[in-house]
Amino acid sequence: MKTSNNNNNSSSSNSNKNASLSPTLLTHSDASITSSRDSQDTSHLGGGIWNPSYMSQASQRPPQQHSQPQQNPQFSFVNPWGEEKITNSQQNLVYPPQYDDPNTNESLDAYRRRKSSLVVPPTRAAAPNPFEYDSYPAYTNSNTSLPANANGQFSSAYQQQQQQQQQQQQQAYQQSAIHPSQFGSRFVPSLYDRQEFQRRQSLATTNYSSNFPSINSNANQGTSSIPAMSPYRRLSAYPPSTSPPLQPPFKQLRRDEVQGQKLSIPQMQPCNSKNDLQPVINATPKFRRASLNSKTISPLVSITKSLITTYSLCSPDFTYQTSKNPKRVLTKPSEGKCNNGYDNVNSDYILYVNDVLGVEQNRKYLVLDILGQGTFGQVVKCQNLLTKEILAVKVVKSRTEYLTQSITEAKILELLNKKIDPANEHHFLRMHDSFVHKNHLCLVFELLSNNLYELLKQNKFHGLSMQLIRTFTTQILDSLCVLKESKLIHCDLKPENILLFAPDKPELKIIDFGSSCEETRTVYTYIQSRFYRAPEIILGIPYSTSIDMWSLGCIVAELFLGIPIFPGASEYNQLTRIIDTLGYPPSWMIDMGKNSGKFMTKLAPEDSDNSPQKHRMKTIEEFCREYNIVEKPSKQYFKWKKLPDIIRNYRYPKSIQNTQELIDQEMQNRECLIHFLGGVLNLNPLERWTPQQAMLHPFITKQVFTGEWFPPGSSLPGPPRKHDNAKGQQNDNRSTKDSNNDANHNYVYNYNAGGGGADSVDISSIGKRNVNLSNNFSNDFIESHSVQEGPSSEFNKLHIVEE
Ligand SMILES: Nc1ncnc2c1ncn2[C@@H]1O[C@H](COP(=O)(O)OP(=O)(O)OP(=O)(O)O)[C@@H](O)[C@H]1O
Repeated sequence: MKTSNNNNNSSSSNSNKNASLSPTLLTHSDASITSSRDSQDTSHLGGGIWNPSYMSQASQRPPQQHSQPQQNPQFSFVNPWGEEKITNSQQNLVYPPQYDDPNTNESLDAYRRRKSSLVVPPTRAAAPNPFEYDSYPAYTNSNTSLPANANGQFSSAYQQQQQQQQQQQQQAYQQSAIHPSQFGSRFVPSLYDRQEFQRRQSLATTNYSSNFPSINSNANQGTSSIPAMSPYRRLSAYPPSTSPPLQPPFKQLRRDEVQGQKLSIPQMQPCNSKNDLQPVINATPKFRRASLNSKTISPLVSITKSLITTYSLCSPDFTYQTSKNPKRVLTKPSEGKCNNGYDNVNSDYILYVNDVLGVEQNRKYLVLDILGQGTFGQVVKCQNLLTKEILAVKVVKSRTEYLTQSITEAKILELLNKKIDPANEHHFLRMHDSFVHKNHLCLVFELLSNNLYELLKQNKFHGLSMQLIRTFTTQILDSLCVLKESKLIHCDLKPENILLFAPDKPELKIIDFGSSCEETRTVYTYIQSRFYRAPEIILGIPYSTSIDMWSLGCIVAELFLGIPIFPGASEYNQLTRIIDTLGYPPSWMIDMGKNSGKFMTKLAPEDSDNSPQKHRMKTIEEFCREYNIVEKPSKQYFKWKKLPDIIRNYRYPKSIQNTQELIDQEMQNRECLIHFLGGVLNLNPLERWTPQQAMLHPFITKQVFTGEWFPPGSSLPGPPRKHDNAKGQQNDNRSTKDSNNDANHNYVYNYNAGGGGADSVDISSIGKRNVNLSNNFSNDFIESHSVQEGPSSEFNKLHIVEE
């Protein structure tokens, strides 16, 4: 369906979909797509998985802050497993803020990775068993009695012990490079080597705000009281303990001592010989996290797949129901304005994640995410609640004009899927179901991957490799052959409407038949997205399936160049660009076009005498003055103006830049592509190649290209026959000379011309189609056009949407 500026919409909403085609196939700058994809993935993980909310404050900290230890930490790592069990008696701790080893230049990323319990470094200690946590005596010395009494006050023995600890701490500091402040107020000298320290730090720690008075200070004052509640949610599943608060390093030590056995912690070993590669299988550590059925599970699983179980283990109060998840709104704007508040101001249904579309038992679709947004509605990723199949559902706007047109789309897809291509061989989107939900027609499609615009975007708008362009073009031509045989016109072919079937396969599907029509019912005159709009549509003459071939030419050029070849900012600008690149359309088209007078003016007789042209484009000043509008000057995207020059001078892929042989091969391919585009981007729709003809071109068949090629059934270059101008001559009072001029225009194609006048590079004559066929076609045009002209007012409105 038609869009104006939906690139952003569709692309952004689809940014989570990855195209992972083979880099060698993909691109002129092969590496870029991979790297951009990687970087995208990384950021995605960083935001969604690797940086969960309980780490977010830490992640916001600017890198330089890591280089200095902090006494009053602003950033907290709230451990969801309750390893640092938060009991009332523990909450006054000023925990060590963050570990920073001043002797290393560790990057922020590396720091976060190491701190994250998701990435398990080889030297990481086994996680503590939370079940055993409270059953042990409370301090590093197993003989130590409970330091706090029932009122939460600390015994004098405990205070003495603390003072001793502080003295030991001072001594250790004198022997160590690391300042004890990094560990908090207490520490044990034996723990004070760097490796040990690092290992311990792999245990998640909980930092508390300095607003909470430290238990130390309370102890020193001898006025310890029950600490205030933690600002964090209590995650521990275990009964509150009267144990004294312990810092993580002590905790580990305590466990080791209490167990009476040292934990065997895998260490990095130098690998000097083959024998060193023998795997050492360590016994499953005792303190592995458990699942609900008491099996041990890895830390990774416990915080990913089994997160809900993990939370449940941590807190018996924890409950989780999908239905209670906050619903993320997918539609913008999201204020309910129409349809009893179900729709926004644009008549789009306001969609939320976890909404269910449809009511019938086997037709309920759970909304998962948005895939794209277009003129006609929104496309969302859904799951069929019964079959569990993941699909794409197009939720059409509730306005009548969109509904009517979408019914046409559904009918055409049904025809294609059931009658024309039942075996699913010709790259048409498959439609599974359709139903109405809250006054919105919902069309259920197979779920596809990225569209070609997104693929180019991922490739940083560099062109794709010749091989991939050929693969894609062949598939699109195959679809167009079938459409032509069925006398159907797609009417909105563009990269956004060509989707990869899967992210890792160069297989395409054509979507969006919402503007499609039968060739005998070309009711609407204002169709196709502007960049891909055929000249006959711009000029306003009858059209046929050949408008899809024009769009195909524009798409193929874009796949090569990475950006649209005719990125017109307005219809006037669009036509200007086409003419600058390919030359003028034949006079009969201009004479016949309803809109020609808007953009063109007749040449004065004295000028036209020496020129093959009878018309010229109005200058931008003339156009603006006449229509009282402001047209910006055409922005030049390519250094060269003519199509062959643009293609020939496009930069080489990096991979071939230093190899002459590969450059020669590339140039041969480019000449072949130029010739192919010449036949497809013929301004004259009657001479433009059909998909069947284009399929036989050496660019597609990979036959050796000799510099000349004519499709079977076409006439060889030569003087035009009179009926070449077809029905255009009905209204054409041109002299024989005019015809000859047209003839020159059409037939003089100087293949090797490198940027002379418009005529010398006019490629409109390459491989002329069978003339009789063209003639009949033209008759068909005129008849259907004259009968069916006069679009409904509804669709007039619809068309205004685009420009
Ligand atoms: N089956 C599908 N699988 C995955 N994504 C899809 C599917 N169908 C559509 N999309 C995405 O949704 C976007 C819009 O779809 P579509 O073109 O059908 O809507 P539209 O309203 O007709 O758009 P337009 O404005 O182009 O007419 C597409 O560009 C594509 O990115």
